[in-house]
Amino acid sequence: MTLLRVEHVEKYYGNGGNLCKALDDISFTMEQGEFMAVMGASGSGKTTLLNVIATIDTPSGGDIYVQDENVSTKKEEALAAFRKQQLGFIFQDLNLLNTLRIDENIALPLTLLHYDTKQIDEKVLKMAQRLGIEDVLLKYPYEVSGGQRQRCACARAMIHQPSLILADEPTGALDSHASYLFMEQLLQRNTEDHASILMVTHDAFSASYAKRILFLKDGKIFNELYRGEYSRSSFYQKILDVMMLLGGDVHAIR
Ligand SMILES: Nc1ncnc2c1ncn2[C@@H]1O[C@H](COP(=O)(O)OP(=O)(O)OP(=O)(O)O)[C@@H](O)[C@H]1O
Repeated sequence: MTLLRVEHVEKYYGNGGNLCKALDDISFTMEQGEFMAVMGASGSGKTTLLNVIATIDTPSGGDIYVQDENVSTKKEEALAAFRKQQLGFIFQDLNLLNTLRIDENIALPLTLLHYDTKQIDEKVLKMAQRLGIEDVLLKYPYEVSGGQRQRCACARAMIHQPSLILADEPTGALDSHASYLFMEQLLQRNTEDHASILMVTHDAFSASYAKRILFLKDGKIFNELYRGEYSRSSFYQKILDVMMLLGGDVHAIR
């Protein structure tokens, strides 16, 4: 079943001689349960694409459908409800609230959706156990490791079982071991819970966990790579090959 349809999406910044086409006629679809990555050099439009899908930013043209609903035409109130119910977010800087404990941070989407306290406690504990952070639930974000914070952000993005999880450079601030652990967790959520994930990354290692990769160049889709029957390490090599073709950013590969 198709979860996401992006149709001829454009995003311009500025005007006249200063016009920047951040997204230039982007179209693709994503199936329910897919794990997709978006790659491309700095400035190629990755975050802009994620932001227009997240309805944080509005496209200059084109349409975006999530489960056959056109989110590009929704009014602000409907958009807020859509974001709350249907989307989960993981950002590089995580956006954890330092004034809330880890359990309260994870519970936020459920609190916003008015779940009762007992349900929230049960769901938070279950999710924390699956991600191996049950021992730090009563600590504050600044009292736990970077990897534990990342897993907290992952738990918060998934706790309300959103239709689509959007991740922007989720391993950007992690060392290679923590990145590995985090990507294994994300993959498990995809394979075991059938979470649909769209992840922006510079990192070929993280991208090799996806089943399909869109490469952007100057706001357009430059290439698309499917993992198919490849092992993760062969897929990783393929990704490096496309990155070489794209030019730039190769230094960013671990
Ligand atoms: N608010 C804005 N105002 C003007 N131009 C913008 C704005 N946001 C992004 N851009 C421009 O749009 C283009 C795409 O930016 P975007 O942040 O989507 O790239 P990116 O691929 O995510 O880059 P990076 O990997 O460096 O985060 C860039 O040329 C950028 O300078």
